[in-house]
Amino acid sequence: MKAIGPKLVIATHNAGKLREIRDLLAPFGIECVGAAELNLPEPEEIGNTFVDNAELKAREAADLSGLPALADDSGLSVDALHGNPGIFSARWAEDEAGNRDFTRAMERVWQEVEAAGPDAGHDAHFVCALSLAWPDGSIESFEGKVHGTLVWPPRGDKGFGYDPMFIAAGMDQTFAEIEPADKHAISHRAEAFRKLIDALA
Ligand SMILES: O=P(O)(O)OP(=O)(O)OP(=O)(O)OC[C@H]1O[C@@H](n2cnc3c(O)ncnc32)[C@H](O)[C@@H]1O
Ligand SMILES: [Mg+2]
Repeated sequence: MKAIGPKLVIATHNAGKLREIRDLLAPFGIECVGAAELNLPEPEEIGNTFVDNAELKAREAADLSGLPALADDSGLSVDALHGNPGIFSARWAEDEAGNRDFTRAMERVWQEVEAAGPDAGHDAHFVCALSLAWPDGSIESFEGKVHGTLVWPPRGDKGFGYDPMFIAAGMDQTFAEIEPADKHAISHRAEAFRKLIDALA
């Protein structure tokens, strides 16, 4: 695989993701520039899988910037909801005007889990697809996962998105209660990053 330095576009408009991606890339001495800093548009996520959506976001950012671009498409997949919200995780938080509120999204997830009944359980996993696109048209994708369980009410104010209602397997605090470094040790995003870094080595 080709080198990605010295400058890499991080093709996301999500501040929480951007912070985590900068942390995860910090040891590698790569200069990261966010999509918003470059005034890149937010493409419509018309793919049917996490990888499809990560690839379309990375492709567009690489084409428009002329730089290598890294995109992340991720979400929460709940067993009792047959994998939903999944690729619709951001959309479940949106109102008609397109404003996002994850308190509302978490309430919807919990209501639907309750409606599925006690036998459906509370198992869930986060998925992260990372795609790295180069201006010459080449592209590579990597996926990571972390399994866990949903809790109610939401707890903690670190992290972002659905973190306050998710406890990873083997832990007793939510992703919003633990320190970022502890999330990075086990998260879906960190696993996808390990695969990406291995492929670059
Ligand atoms: O598409 P970009 O611009 O990257 O930003 P986004 O927020 O729209 O991101 P996605 O389309 O990938 O939607 C995924 C949603 O899933 C949620 N999500 C992803 N990773 C998460 C994590 O580590 N912890 C909590 N929630 C997460 C989060 O709320 C995201 O908005
Ligand atoms: Mg998005």
